[in-house]
Amino acid sequence: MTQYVPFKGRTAASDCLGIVAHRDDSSETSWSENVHQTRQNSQPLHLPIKQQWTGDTCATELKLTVTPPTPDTTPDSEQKGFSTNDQPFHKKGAPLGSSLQKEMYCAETSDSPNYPIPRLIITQDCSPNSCLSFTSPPLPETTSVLDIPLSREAESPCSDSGCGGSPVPSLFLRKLSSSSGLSSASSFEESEDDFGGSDMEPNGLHYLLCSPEDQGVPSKSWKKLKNMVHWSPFVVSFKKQYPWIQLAGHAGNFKAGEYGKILKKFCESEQQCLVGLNRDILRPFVPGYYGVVEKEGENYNQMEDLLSEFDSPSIMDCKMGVRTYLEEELVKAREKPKLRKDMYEKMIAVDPNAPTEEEHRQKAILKPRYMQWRETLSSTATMGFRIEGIKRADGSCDTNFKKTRHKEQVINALRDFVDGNKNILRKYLVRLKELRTALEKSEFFKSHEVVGSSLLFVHDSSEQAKVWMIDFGKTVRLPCTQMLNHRSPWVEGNREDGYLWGLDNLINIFTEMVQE
Ligand SMILES: O=P(O)(O)O[C@H]1[C@H](O)[C@@H](OP(=O)(O)O)[C@H](OP(=O)(O)O)[C@@H](OP(=O)(O)O)[C@H]1O
Ligand SMILES: Nc1ncnc2c1ncn2[C@@H]1O[C@H](COP(=O)(O)OP(=O)(O)O)[C@@H](O)[C@H]1O
Repeated sequence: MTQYVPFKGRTAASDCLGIVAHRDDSSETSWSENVHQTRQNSQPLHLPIKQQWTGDTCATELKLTVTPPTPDTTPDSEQKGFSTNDQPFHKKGAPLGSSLQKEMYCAETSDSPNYPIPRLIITQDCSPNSCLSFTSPPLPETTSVLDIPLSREAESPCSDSGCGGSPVPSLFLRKLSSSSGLSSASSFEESEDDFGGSDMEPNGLHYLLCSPEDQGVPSKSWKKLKNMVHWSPFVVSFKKQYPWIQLAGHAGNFKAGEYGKILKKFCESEQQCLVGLNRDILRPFVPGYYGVVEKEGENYNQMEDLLSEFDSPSIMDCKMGVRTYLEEELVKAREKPKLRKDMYEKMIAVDPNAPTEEEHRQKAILKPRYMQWRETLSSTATMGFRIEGIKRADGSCDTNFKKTRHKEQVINALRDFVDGNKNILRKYLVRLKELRTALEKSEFFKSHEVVGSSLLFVHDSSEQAKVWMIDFGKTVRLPCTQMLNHRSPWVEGNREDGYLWGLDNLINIFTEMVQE
């Protein structure tokens, strides 16, 4: 079967409601001012997430009134909640040079409820440990195989979902990690002919495996075939017999590339990041980038498959940072709020009591609200990272970490991931410290807001263990004058992402585990 899962495709029923913002107390205090005041006057804010959305705790917070759209007079683009000014929000996978299309998933309510705009959550209750100094990895040559000009303009995140969201015919096909989304869609659709697509865990967890192993072919077989790629003229016909696993992220986003390479739906800002990172001191810690490839009329960024040097690898995806949405997304959500039914569904699948009364009534929520809820439910808000998914060597896979928040829970998950192997833990620790040293020196890192990016941990039975940075779809270049330290607490406007703070915490946890 060769079929795309439409990526952020629009449903016919997604016509939008016009939404007008007003203050519920006529105060002149803006949302961000309010947050800054809160920050100045007190310690980091740790309000229960639900409380922050009910409006009970903040007299000056903004409210939205949802009103029906003016029929037929609004230009289509506006009805869809975007204009040409929405440039920063690129659709993931949009063909090169295509006009932007902003899609959303809007609530179809016709009444006019008040809808609270999110107050910002400020968390970060412990300070990072001091950094250990390690020898930095060998500096890459600044030359690159690539010849793609780097824009000096602010980069555009690939997510269009900050405000518009991402409707799909099936809500459950999009996100591999969706707790309710047991997707059988392979993200390597094209390759299904070669090695089938997906698997589903009996415990409700799911993953995608694109290898003969997953169809009952013993692992030795693919290993043999893999070797043949190097040594035999027959290899070409077998090159797709290559195991590849997408542990998290959006379904339909990846395809098999050439041997040792994968294709990810084209996103211009991600491309710029990959190019920039491949010229930076961070080069050893990111996938190699091999330019844009066109397949069946779609453009893809071709990058190194980080699994290629491993045998039956164990894999873990850890999303870094204290914040998983861009500041731009908040601005958008304020200016053109879009109610997301899919996110409401995902929320109640995890906790039916999480939505406010208003949200239950609307059966929809705003994206920042959902993202903040996910952050506080997991260890993102309290530790600056969260586990998204783990695939073990035996093929079992777990993406059920939405409520993994406390240190002990994280440690248990990590212990299970490395199967108690301290050699592997030690290697990960060394690599994480090397990464931190490189990050602290990196020109790229200090000049970018890095949101939604993950660390991909990979090891195998030979005790080879490595970590790479992946997913730069929401990594945004800062204005020339601005720099981040990635450890300061975030307040809206400072664009801090807590990436290094999260890495510090991760390193501390690995250190503790090694010393156990
Ligand atoms: O993990 P769950 O709870 O399913 O929530 C997902 C993740 O946060 C995605 O981030 P990532 O891609 O880093 O995994 C995010 O994509 P964005 O990166 O586009 O923000 C999705 O937003 P939408 O794409 O708007 O649904 C959101 O629904
Ligand atoms: N270069 C890579 N090599 C191997 N696996 C990768 C690579 N990039 C991504 N993956 C796999 O795909 C998953 C999703 O990747 P990501 O870039 O986060 O996608 P999305 O932008 O859809 O969130 C990761 O968790 C990992 O399992």
